Formats: sequence, structure tokens, C-alpha cells
Amino acid sequence: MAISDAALMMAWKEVLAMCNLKAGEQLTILTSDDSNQQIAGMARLAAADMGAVVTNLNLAPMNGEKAISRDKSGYIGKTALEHNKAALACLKASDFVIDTLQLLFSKEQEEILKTGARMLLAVEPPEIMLRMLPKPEDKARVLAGAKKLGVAKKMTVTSKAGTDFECDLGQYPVLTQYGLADEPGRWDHWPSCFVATWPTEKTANGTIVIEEGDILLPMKMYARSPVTFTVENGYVTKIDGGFDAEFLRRFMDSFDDPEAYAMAHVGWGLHTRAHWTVLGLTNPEAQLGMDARSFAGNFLFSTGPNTEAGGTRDVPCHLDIPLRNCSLSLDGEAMTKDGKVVPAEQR
Ligand SMILES: O=c1ccc(O)c[nH]1
Repeated sequence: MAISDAALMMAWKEVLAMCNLKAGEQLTILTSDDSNQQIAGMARLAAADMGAVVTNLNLAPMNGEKAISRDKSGYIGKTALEHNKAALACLKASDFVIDTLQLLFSKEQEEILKTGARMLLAVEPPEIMLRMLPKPEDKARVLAGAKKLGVAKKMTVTSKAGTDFECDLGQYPVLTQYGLADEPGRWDHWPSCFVATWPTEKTANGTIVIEEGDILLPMKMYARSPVTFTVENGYVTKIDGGFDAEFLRRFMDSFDDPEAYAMAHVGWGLHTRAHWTVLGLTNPEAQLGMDARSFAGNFLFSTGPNTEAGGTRDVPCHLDIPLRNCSLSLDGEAMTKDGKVVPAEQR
């Protein structure tokens, strides 16, 4: 269902206030030709109404001829900023960047954040953004999970379907996503609510079984048959199964880059207003799939880049695969059990 301009403008004011936007701050709205103009337009009105000094920066789309998926996550990390010093300078001079283009996993994003700029990605449809408007309790849930993840030495994930995966932790920082860029240098994505980190290099090992109904991103498909990932020393070495397995293999192979098979962020979903079913109820091409990445209790694993964690792996192939019915533990303490979040008081 559509969202009115007024509702979206008010939501932007609420979110920017939670991001501590102050009058006089320099706020840049980054767009490309395929940005959602309602999101960008209502952000501009909201920020201006809050007294921010607003700049609209529009960059030409790119990678259209390189990507085989139209999804923004289908080919990541290479942006028009690579050769655009003026635009990069504008973003680095900003206190706050609203990104409707998707700089995620680009080295330029890390450069901009290092200046202390806050950056909020906003590429989901407005109705999904409003249903998952960030709330303080989302942030509290994510930070509680991050506190555990930040000191854990080992993550283990199992499932009745046969997942038996583990990795050491500690080399990379914790990724917290609760939909607000509320601290200097912080990036976030409205909407999202999950916690993750990257396995210490070469320590991810085991088997990950994708069951029928688990979600394959950026394909935006529900798996229709089991797929088994074999992970050895931090890399996916085998992908076995039927059609879905072949589809994943062929997509990854099309990038012709062995780094595409590296394990990337691993963690679990914490959003109580995200739904596993949304991908089947809405136009897959019109969303990034943040319900899938964020629904409470998922085990979200990914492959490919680690630039967001300060690494140098910038391969444009990035899978995000949220699984249901998994049990994720940190140093033996259960965070999820059979796809349900274990409440802190029951740990
Ligand atoms: O918000 C996002 C989206 C994709 C991803 O891989 C991480 N966070």
C-alpha cells in the first residue's frame, strides 16, 4: 500500500531526530537516477524543516551493463564516487549523509565515515520503512546482542536440517544495525535490526544446510529444495543440491573471482516487525529484502566482501542468506534456539 508524502515526511523527522540531527548540520541526500524520489524528496523537506543545511547530490547510475541482477545488492561496492572527487568531497564535508544510491561495501563509504559523518542507507520502499520504523527497543535488543558478540571467541550454528557450522571471532568488529545513524562515524540502514560480525579469517568451517523456504539474496528467491554449503578455512568449497544449488553456483561463478566464495558477515535477526513472508507478498524487484535479513531469530550468513568491517575484500558478489530454524550460540551460550531468539532473561 502506498504511503502519503505527509506520513513519510513525518517519519523522516522522527528518524532524523533519533539520529540526533541538529539545526545547522550539513546534510547531503545522495541520489541516483533510479532512487526512490519520494524517499529523497520527503527527506529533504524533513531535514530542511529541522534546520539542517541540505544538499542534493545526484550521481549517474553505473554497473548496469556489468550486473546480471537489477538488485542494488546484486553488484556491490563499485560506485560513481570512484572517479568523482567533487562528489566525494561534498560527502566527506557532510555531517550526515542520506544514501538512496547504496554505497554499501564501497571503499568510499568507509572514507566518508572516517570523517565522522553519519550515514543512513534508505533504499527500501516507504511502506517497508514505515512498518519497520526504528524504535529504541530495537536498538536495545541489538546492543545487548552486540555486547555478547563483542567478547565471544567462537560462534557455533546448528539445525535439525544438518547445519553444523563454527568460526572463531575477534578479528573483526561487530556490525550493529538498528536503523539509526545516531553517533559520529556510524553507518546504518533504515530499516534493519540485526547483529553480525565477520569470522576470523580461515576459521569458518562446517556445513550450512539451506532448507526449503530459506531465503536467497540478492536472488530474492525462497529455496525450493535443500542446498548444502561446505565451508572450509573461511571459504565455501562446495555447494550441493538441485536447481537452487546450481543457481547459486552459477551466479557466484559469473563474477569469476575466488573471493566471492569467502565467508562474510554471520549473525542473527532481531526485528520483531520484520516478516519472513514479505518477500512472497511484494514485488521482489521493488525491495532489497530487509525483512528477510532482519526477521527475529534468523541465522543470517553471507559471502564475499568484508570492506564494511575494515577488510580489503571488495568482490562485487555478495550473497545474504537468512536461515530459519537454526540454533546459534556464542561460546556455548544460546542466542537463538530452533529459529527463535532466546530472551536475555532465559540465557
Ligand atoms: O543492510 C544491509 C544490507 C545488506 C547487507 O549485507 C548488510 N546490511
